[in-house]
Amino acid sequence: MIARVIVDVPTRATDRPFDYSIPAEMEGWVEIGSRVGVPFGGRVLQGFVIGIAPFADIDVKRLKPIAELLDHIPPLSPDLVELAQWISEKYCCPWTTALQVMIPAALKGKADSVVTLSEEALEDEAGLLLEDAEPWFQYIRQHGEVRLALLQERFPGAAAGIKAAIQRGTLLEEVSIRDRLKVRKVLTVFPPENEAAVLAELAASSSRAAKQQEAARYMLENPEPISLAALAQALSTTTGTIRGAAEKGWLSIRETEQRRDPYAGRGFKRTEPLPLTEGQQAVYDEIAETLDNEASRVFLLHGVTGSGKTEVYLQAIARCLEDERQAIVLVPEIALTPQMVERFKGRFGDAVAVMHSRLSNGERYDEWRKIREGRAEVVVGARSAVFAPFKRVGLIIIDEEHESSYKQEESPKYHARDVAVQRAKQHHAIVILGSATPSLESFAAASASRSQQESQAGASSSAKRGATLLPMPERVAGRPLPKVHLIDMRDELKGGNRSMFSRQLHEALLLRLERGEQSVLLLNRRGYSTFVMCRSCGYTAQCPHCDISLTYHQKSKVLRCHYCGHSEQAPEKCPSCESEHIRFFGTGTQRVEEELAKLFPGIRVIRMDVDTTTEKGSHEKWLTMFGDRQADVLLGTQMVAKGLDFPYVTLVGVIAADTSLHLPDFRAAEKTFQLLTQVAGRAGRHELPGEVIVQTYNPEHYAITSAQHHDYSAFVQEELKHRRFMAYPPFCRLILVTLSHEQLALLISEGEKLASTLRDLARAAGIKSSDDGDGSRFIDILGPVASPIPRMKDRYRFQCMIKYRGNVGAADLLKQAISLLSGSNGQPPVTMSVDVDPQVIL
Ligand SMILES: Nc1ncnc2c1ncn2[C@@H]1O[C@H](COP(=O)(O)OP(=O)(O)OP(=O)(O)O)[C@@H](O)[C@H]1O
Ligand SMILES: [Zn+2]
Ligand SMILES: [Zn+2]
Repeated sequence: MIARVIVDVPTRATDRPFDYSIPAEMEGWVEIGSRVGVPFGGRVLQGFVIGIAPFADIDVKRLKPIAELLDHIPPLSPDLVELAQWISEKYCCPWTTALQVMIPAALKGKADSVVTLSEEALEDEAGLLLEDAEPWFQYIRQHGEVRLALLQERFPGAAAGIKAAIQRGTLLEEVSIRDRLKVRKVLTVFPPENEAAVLAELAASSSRAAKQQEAARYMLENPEPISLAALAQALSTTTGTIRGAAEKGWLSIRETEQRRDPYAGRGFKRTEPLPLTEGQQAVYDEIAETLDNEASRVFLLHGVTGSGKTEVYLQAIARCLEDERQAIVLVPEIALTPQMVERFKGRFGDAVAVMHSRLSNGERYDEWRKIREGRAEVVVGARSAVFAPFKRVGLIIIDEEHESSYKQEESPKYHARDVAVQRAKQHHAIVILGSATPSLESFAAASASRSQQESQAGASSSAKRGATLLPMPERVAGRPLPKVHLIDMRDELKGGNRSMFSRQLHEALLLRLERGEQSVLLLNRRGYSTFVMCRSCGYTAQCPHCDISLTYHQKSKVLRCHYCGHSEQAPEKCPSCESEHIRFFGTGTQRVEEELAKLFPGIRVIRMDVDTTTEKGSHEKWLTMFGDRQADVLLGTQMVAKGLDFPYVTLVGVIAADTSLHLPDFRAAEKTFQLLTQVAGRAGRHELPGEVIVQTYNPEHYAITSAQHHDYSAFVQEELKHRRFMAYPPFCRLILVTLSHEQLALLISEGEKLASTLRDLARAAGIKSSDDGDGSRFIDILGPVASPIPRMKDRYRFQCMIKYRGNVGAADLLKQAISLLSGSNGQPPVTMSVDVDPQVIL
């Protein structure tokens, strides 16, 4: 047998499987998903086995054997290997990069596994187990704990049997990873094996060694194993004393693996399913029915803020678990607060694994193993949890599906939403995309599938491709959405108020202080200081060709468009009203905090922004403090806008709604609408009614007025018009190619070559080069133009944008073009980085 191996060299030239022979002693151990060390170009490199085949593609004599097996139980399953291939094709990244992102960082070195008998096997004295006839099993019985590497050596041909025993749970696998990270071992005290003998001995022994006797008695009375350190502390003695007792045989001390549980010792109050509201019930029923049918389907759960989406998730998960299938819950990194975790741990207890970036490598590794070994059935995590190594996925939930943090910004630049849909297909699982403000892409997909359903009744196969819309338009218990007031800051300026607080917001804050209620203040800091705006009339500089804001370059005093490269001199006076109050815009949270202290002496403010939340656990600390009403105001950037559910928050203030509106990004209006709607949704979620004050220079902009009226569909209608007119997603798709090099001249000429090669290839394939607005397929190559960040780490950067619609094979064309530009080493002369469906264009 031979193994097809993807070696861990992330270049285009090596991005294909290489064949290796499987040495006899590894036969049966090497599987799809195994990590191996293989000779490659004179070195031994790490790689993943992605296929096993009877024959090699190359001459058998040239075939080299696998040098090393890095873990005995493969870290990846065949379905994940397949998913990695899909990612590498869809996102134009090397296969190895996609494979590597699926395993925890801790698992990079060689793993050493030890197996022991499970409790059940230990108790089986009659020898009734399936495995009892096996010599290797007897060997483990004799030795208690055996390294898998040793079993492999001693019992050739036993691989399948041993793996099956691990699967069944007769054997327990414990892994330690050499070099990188040690599984934490602790010395644990156990009661003596022969209790009666020890009791007799203790009774006969003199009063000498009283402390040792006390330890022995303690273990006889409390036979639960306890760590050596903890026992010493409990008995106020030294570990030496207890070791002494062990030497006498009065108790025993063994090394055991300690699993890191970041939430250990924190009692999560158990919650019971709530009786669902009518709206929740309708949605739940449809989900439950599809779950029972084991059909793969995508639902878009469009529920307003406070409509009780989480309860629907929880009950859908419960249904999924009943069927012995597992559930993955993705939440934005920023929302992975204890509040969120608590809701899931509260309902499902220890069956919940948690994965987010603030865990240490060791903690993350332990959570991953908890999933792989079937000790967890639900994972709540940030985007990479979509790769959780569950065996039977039944349900994948993506909460706040519109969040851009589901897109990974470094390679592999995957979008967790699209990966989730693909993974669900593999498992016949369902996907629930939940949001109060769905992304236009998801909403358009759901509407398209609905109109398809309506127009061709019975054509279920085409309907399945889109998403099914599940609306929840009302808050639970008939609570109203908060009233939103818009304050025109131009009027404030005219009225002589130069402060960052309007008179209305000032008064509203004062009222909350008097009443002892709480306020959330949002400073929209995206796009801080990058665009030019007139403070008198609200004018902003736009690109004449692209319908997006121009970016201000302070050094050169030039305004530039990042899509088409258009540039112009920054104006001194407002071109619209001639005012001189034209300037680039932005305020920092620190300044707001100072201002608050000045205006409201004694006010207690918690500031949450990148500066105050870098420390581990700081997020949590601030939110707990706020929840305990130790502060009057929670002031922050985007991170205060999401997912929070505090009963005493009755006021939400938005200091400047516009900063994100004029970013040079076609999603600027969408992002602004989402942010305002989300933050407004923090107010009045419980008994006390809420109020929202939004300060803006653009009170008539549809993103702001729609948010004011909680009117998602008004926003979508208007926004879709713009997107259609400018041919932006969801009416087309984008691929962004960023080229970089130290030499500017080379970069420009390669950029032009790339663009012209792409155009030639498209023409040869007979694809139209421009959109004629009829919805037919086209591919348009924009650029090259300088990137928004034109130089980074002494490298110049240029970019090409590929706009396309329909099945044009854009990723393939791009791959072809890049390989045509590549030299004999398989690489193009300048670095090319590809971002498919880019979220951040800045
Ligand atoms: N069936 C129910 N009966 C009573 N209370 C409920 C019910 N369902 C949810 N709630 C409560 O309603 C509040 C809002 O629910 P939840 O936080 O799930 O809303 P959401 O839709 O996720 O909102 P957001 O999008 O703003 O996060 C919570 O306090 C929740 O406990
Ligand atoms: Zn003006
Ligand atoms: Zn432009």
